[in-house]
Amino acid sequence: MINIVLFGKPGAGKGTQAEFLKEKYNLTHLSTGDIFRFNLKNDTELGKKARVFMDNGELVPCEVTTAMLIDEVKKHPDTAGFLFDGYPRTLEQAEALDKFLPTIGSSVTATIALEADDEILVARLLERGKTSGRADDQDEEKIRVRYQEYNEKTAPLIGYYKEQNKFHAVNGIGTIEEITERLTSVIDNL
Ligand SMILES: Nc1ncnc2c1ncn2[C@@H]1O[C@H](COP(=O)(O)OP(=O)(O)O)[C@@H](O)[C@H]1O
Repeated sequence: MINIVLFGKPGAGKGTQAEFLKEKYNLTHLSTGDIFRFNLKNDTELGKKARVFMDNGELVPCEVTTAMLIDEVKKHPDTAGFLFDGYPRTLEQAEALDKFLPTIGSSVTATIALEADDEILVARLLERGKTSGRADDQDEEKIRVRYQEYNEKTAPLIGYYKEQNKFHAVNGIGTIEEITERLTSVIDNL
């Protein structure tokens, strides 16, 4: 089983690249953002728990997110592997994942970060907000909160995975194809 964690700031292109990578490597794509948005739209219990946090650009509490992620993983017992997109986003979540995966005989294979300057990313998000209907992309203040959350809570994961020799970074600026190429060359050399 190969488990890839796609890592990057909001707007870095994780979702776009995940679409290509899941096909190429036959992986199950789990985007916590997409799963939360589905639950919000359908007004489920989970959606109700997540809404306030998401609307403010804040992270949803760890226990809610982790329970949801584990449920999703368990729905795919026969998969060739997972492409985690948006999880883990805190040290607590990374530790939870490292505790859970061995219970299904697996582990994180590698973490790949898509890197880009904040200025470019904020512009991308505002552009996406014009068409995506995502409230959190239409408001600079909420985007700012998401970057703060990233810097405070998610950035420390870089050190966590570096210590395990599982951290790789690719330049996230270029055409979609160029970036897919960079990611596949990392995965093919794992
Ligand atoms: N692993 C997570 N832990 C906590 N909250 C999360 C997680 N993944 C997604 N969320 C919630 O869903 C929102 C949107 O997620 P996502 O689409 O991945 O965001 P972005 O485009 O900002 O990277 C986040 O701002 C957060 O509220």
